[in-house]
Amino acid sequence: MKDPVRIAITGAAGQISYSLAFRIASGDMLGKDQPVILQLLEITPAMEALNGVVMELNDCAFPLVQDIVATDDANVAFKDADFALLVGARPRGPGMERKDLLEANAAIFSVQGKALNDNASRDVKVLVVGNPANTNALIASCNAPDLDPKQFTAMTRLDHNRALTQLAQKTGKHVTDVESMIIWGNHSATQYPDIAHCKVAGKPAAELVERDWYENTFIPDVQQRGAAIIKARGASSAASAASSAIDHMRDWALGTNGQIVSMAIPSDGSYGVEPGIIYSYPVTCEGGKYEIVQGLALDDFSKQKMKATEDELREERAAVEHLLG
Ligand SMILES: NC(=O)C1=CN([C@@H]2O[C@H](COP(=O)(O)OP(=O)(O)OC[C@H]3O[C@@H](n4cnc5c(N)ncnc54)[C@H](O)[C@@H]3O)[C@@H](O)[C@H]2O)C=CC1
Ligand SMILES: O=C([O-])CC(=O)C(=O)O
Repeated sequence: MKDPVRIAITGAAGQISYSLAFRIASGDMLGKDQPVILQLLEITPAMEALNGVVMELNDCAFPLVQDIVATDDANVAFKDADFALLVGARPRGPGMERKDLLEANAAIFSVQGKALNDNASRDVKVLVVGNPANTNALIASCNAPDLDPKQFTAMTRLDHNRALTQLAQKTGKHVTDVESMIIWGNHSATQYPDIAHCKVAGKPAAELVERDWYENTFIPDVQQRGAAIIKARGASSAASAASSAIDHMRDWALGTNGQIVSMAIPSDGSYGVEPGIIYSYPVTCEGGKYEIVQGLALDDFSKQKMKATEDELREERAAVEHLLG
């Protein structure tokens, strides 16, 4: 039997966590042989609702769950955490862009960055889901000077997975036939879903679909999928966001076997992107580490799209300069 790992989830009484916590508890993230201790954080007014979630987790009698901690104190929630999924933040409503949440949510991530710095395992892997996810991850990282910035990531895996399905459906193939999808940049309407390096059942994707569909349907549909879900459901994506968070953490921890996935990570200047901002790149993962895929050829269309989303991230960073520690 492996030693249990500690997994902190914030916003644990919210809608994403209502799927996320149960799937992690059942072994979907780290495997059916990995015991877990769940450390659940909520704000004080939501503690009663969180208690209900804990009751339900207990009622599932999950074999892998060794303990459940429910708290409104970030220092307790992050104590010795090996993984931290920062979900707790206000979601957007109809007509809002994710960066409209910057002011409402940014303060949460400076406090939680400090609490991670002071309490988490020195090897903690942090995934920020709460929007605007990239800049929130930057705020958390800047407030955690004793942790390596590379330990702070943000989620663009949902965009990546959305893009896989759109392309698979268009080409009449299955998602597992699609390789080397890339989401560049911000988890926002400026993100650049890039199929230039993508293959579908071994054939270059760009040769299988019309350029007009790619530029005028695929890209905007992936960029706007979150808004489409809000319009349809009256609430933002929850189960799909939880599923992608699990994909992100599982791949980071257990590896991708050479497959390319998209993760928003601190830029090291690769592809000319401003160092330090949390930018989504194509990566492969092995041995608990991710590495940016280097040497991809970029045409002018790609360069221009990558620059637009980088510019937005620089603007978001400037807007929260006072929270960057
Ligand atoms: N990166 C991505 O791909 C996606 C990100 N999101 C974002 O995830 C976030 C959460 O979404 P939902 O679960 O639908 O929202 P929700 O409103 O259902 O749940 C959020 C929970 O966070 C809690 N919370 C607020 N401040 C907190 C704090 N300081 N510490 C701990 N908990 C706190 C709230 O009490 C609430 O229970 C939103 O910002 C949403 O926009 C949603 C979908 C995809
Ligand atoms: O769109 C939103 O606000 C929620 C989200 O990030 C997504 O579904 O991609």
